[in-house]
Amino acid sequence: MTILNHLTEGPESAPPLLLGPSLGTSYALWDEVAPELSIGHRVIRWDLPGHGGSPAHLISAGATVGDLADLVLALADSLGVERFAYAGVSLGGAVGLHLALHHPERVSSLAVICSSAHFNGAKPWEERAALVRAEGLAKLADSANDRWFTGGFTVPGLVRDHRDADPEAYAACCDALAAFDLRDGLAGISVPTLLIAGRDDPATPPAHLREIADAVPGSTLVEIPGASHLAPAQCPEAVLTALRAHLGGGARRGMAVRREVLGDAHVDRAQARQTPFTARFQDFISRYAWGEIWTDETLSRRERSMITLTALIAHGHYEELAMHVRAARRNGLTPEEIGAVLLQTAVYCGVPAANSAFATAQRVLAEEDGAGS
Ligand SMILES: O=C(O)CCC(=O)CC(=O)O
Repeated sequence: MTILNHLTEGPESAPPLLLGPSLGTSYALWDEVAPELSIGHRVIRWDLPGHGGSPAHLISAGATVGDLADLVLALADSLGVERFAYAGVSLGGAVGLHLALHHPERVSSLAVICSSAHFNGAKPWEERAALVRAEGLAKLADSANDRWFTGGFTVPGLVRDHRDADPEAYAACCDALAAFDLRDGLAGISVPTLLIAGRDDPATPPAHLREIADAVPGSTLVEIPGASHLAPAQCPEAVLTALRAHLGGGARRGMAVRREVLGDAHVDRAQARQTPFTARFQDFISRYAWGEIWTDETLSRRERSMITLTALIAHGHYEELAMHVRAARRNGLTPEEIGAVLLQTAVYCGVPAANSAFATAQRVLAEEDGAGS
């Protein structure tokens, strides 16, 4: 089966993030945003059928947003991606809403940008589809700047993509917009959801995003001043800031990993000791050390423990070492393996450092042994 044209960026082991485009554009819509997001994600941005590099035959007249969602799932399957974060603009956002409602097991989080749960009924899209089927896209592309951007802003490449899209595929996407109305399903969306509205978006004004925010439990709404319909192209920094905060979920995810590695008792004690003076530092640790580094699956937790033990010994942090000997046991290192790591530090960190480390580790392992017996 032919799949959607796409571009993959970022480490293969990072959490996958799929980015969907709007009608008439291509994955170049994400040019100013995707490279930044790919620092912490395996970003996969895709083209609509007949747009950018995707074959037009993937869609036909009378298509639905569900059909496009199936193509996105087929793309994810082809890349071995089971579960992914999703962000989409306009029609791409509608695809995200459909996925979150009908395939929640595949979607870890959703960001809906300059989009809607309905696109003002069927009529305008039926008319546009008929126009494009009759006359092609050149005339419509001439007005793209007014529909997509504010104040003389443009992205020539996106306007070119609009002009070059396949008219039949573009019209079929209009058919999908005409038939789309997910308002009744919004309350059933349970994945963490972010809505981003362009304050000056004539196609899907902020009221459309507000309607989704009011209905999707626990969702967040961000409104971007100065943005029209293609906010990621016109206001990439604002979109990035909102997406980073949404996707990071760093503190929450970090706290979960911190508990798995250090144990509930330790984390509860640290939390109880937290004061307004230390709160920002604790948050930093949870988000950065645990939410970004320890969650990165490039290295296993066993490997991360070995590295951490070595670094702590090298710097003489013996209190932290005790904590990380316990963590190393929780991450699956045997006492013999911990001993082998410490022995190696005698070579690279010095015998006195390893001497102190052996004393600390011996005490901790004996305590653990006592607690276990
Ligand atoms: O190009 C436009 O006029 C906006 C079309 C729209 O609202 C659907 C989309 O951008 O995907």
